[in-house]
Amino acid sequence: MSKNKNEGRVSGGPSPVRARIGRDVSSRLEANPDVRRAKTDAAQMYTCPDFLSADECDTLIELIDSNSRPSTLLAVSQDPDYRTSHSSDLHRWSEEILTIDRRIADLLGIPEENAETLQGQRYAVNQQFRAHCDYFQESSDYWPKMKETGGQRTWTAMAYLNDVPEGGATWFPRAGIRFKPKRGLLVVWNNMTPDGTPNYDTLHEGMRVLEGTKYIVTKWFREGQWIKDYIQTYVAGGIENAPGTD
Ligand SMILES: O=C(O)CCC(=O)C(=O)O
Ligand SMILES: [Fe+2]
Repeated sequence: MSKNKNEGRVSGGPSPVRARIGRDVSSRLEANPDVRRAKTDAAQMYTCPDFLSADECDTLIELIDSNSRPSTLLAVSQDPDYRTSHSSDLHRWSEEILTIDRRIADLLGIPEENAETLQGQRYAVNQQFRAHCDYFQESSDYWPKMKETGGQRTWTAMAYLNDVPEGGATWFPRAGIRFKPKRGLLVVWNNMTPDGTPNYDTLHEGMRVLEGTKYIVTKWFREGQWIKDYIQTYVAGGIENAPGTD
């Protein structure tokens, strides 16, 4: 019998729920004239140029600059150079973020409650995010907690907020595809194979920035509800908060 190419790389098998999400989202994206399928058969991967306006990109850059901390990893890495960027958990209930969050969720057709809070990232020269997969390892110590908070990460949506003079591409070495940062461009991919198994071919890397600063926002969608008790609190000027989201 041939060896599974993912052996040792992926914990988690086929799943009808994740397979259905993959089918629903990809058919919705394929019906959208603004969306293009990326040229790879290794994963379901799409792009949407100019998804964010220049003004939206500027607003997000300002928010990231005003509120960031060194990026972290779920699993411990021996390599201090693994993820050297700064991250920013953007305030989900602010009007600017809510509008963008909803647009991304609507593009994919996944309930907004399944998505984690939009995360901003900034990379200075020499900073990078080494090769990783966005799905969770189901044999890991952190999995029981993730399972309770919406389960596996299915789709990723990532937008570039600026053009980067040199470096900083997002590289998928196994899928053989590389995206150069372009202001407003949204890249979307399914971290699962069509039968719902975590797809090791989605391995990707935020390559080292060689010149300038790179800003992105990323949104990870879970298979189930990430937000529990979705109760919006309306206050003067907008929605202030909902319990259980941090
Ligand atoms: O910086 C990039 O291009 C990739 C970021 C990434 O992989 C992530 O946020 O999960
Ligand atoms: Fe990633």
